[in-house]
Amino acid sequence: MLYITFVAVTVVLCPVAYFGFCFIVYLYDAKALRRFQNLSFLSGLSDIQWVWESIRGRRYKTLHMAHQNATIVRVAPNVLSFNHPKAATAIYGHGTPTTKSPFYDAGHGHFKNVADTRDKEEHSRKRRLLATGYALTTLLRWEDKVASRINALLNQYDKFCLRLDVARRADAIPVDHRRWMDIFTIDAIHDIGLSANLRLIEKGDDLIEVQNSRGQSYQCQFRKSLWGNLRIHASFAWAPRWYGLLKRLTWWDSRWQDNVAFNDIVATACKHRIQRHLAGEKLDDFFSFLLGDKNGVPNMLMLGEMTAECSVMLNAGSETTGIALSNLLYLLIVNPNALERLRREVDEALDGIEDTKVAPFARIRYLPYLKACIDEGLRLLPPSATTTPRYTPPSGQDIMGYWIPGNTEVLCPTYSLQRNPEIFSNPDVFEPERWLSDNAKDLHTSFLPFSAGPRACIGRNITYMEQQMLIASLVHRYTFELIAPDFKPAYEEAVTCSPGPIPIYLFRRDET
Ligand code: HEM
Repeated sequence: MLYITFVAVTVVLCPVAYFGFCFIVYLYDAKALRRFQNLSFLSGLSDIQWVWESIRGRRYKTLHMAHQNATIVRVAPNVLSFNHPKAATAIYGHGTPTTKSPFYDAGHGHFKNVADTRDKEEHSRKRRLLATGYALTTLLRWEDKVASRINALLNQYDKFCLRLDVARRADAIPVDHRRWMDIFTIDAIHDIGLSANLRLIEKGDDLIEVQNSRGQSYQCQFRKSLWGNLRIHASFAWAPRWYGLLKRLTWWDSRWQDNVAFNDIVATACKHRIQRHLAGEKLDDFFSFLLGDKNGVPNMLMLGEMTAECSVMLNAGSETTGIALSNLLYLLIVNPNALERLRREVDEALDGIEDTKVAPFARIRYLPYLKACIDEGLRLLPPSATTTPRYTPPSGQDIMGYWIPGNTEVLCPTYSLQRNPEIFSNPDVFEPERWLSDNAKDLHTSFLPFSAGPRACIGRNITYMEQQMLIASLVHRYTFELIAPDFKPAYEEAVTCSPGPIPIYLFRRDET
């Protein structure tokens, strides 16, 4: 009885004591953050609301609604969100005094990768090391790798094609474009990054053989492992101090198993690549730049650091582009005028080539409307909708004329900024033409799909090449239909904001 009473009192008293303490801190308001609008009544008191929005996977939506009434929103006791281009420059721009926030510390082992490290010097060292590998001139050497994966994808898509003149629908099989875009990018980044030919596209599946830390082999699905890992991680990383405890309390959640599986995928891929190197194979891929510089001088990185860099490459290099490619084709299908204009531009560029199945990069690289469509897709549905938090320097920082004290977490929500009506006319409409207009240059200050400044995406050349080549090849070869005219993908946010299945019907243009 005594034991039950003790447990009951503790269960009641702990939350009361916690919120009582939070309320005192809120009233004391040492950082003067009470002047900003709250996301909800809880936001000034505790991280709970923000973590809850992350668990629900709709952080960007809730925040977007809050920003309809306020430019600055306090989303948690120590977190401010700014929906303004001036804030974007102050928070992310070159010369910013901000650093990455403790969000990036959550759940890490000994080695951090270029994306997660918060230390400016360590980041500069890593960025210098990786710069040549990610440079466009290097990437051009790997065009064949991308082309080979596009060719394999088109072979698969051909099998799904329907004939316009045949009665259909009841037994017609749609293609889940979303799933195939992930499989395409997973295959492509393994080849670009590690010279690994997984041939997942040919198999039509993302099942991979991996080894656990005890050397036992097992099979796991890349997409499920990565997504489960990202989903559970992003839910709790907004409360980094509580991350370890929350992980222990949710030990039963199978997504922690996905986290282990994704780490095994990366470690296995990295180990295979090193074995091939030790066997004397000369491979031309991103990993070769981790092993040594362009003159062949070894970098002498530890295995842990190389594995960490492979982890971000396989993660950021597949998920983000898979999302962008899925979103863009969906947006083109529901905007037939834009699709027609794009198709005319691509057809013209490919005119006169013998084999037009895979669009050669040199032919489509500078097509203005193709680039405008890609940018408009990234504006309207940015793969990274909110997750780029920064920390103000200990001495504090001026953001948009407000003095923000030191060690405050600050961010610009990409989704809201890129739909800010003061900057983008018809913000919710897909209008690639805006990127070809006279004021396009001004719009770029509020275009942050890759973030900005020293911590901006290092992989943007890769994603543009993949998107340009694949979208050009798709619109040139096929016409498309959604399974229902009013179909809309469902979105769920982890670190990225990912659409669910996008089932479409395909038709070969040369057969219609
Ligand atoms: C549409 C595609 C992509 C989008 C929207 C995107 C977006 C972003 C964003 C927003 C950041 C900043 C993250 C932060 O501040 O925490 C970032 C960083 C990064 N991205 Fe991407 N990315 C894309 C494709 C890629 C690809 C293809 C790769 C590599 C193969 C890649 C590798 C990286 C790396 C390594 C960083 C960390 C850079 C640093 O901190 O110096 N990304 N990306």
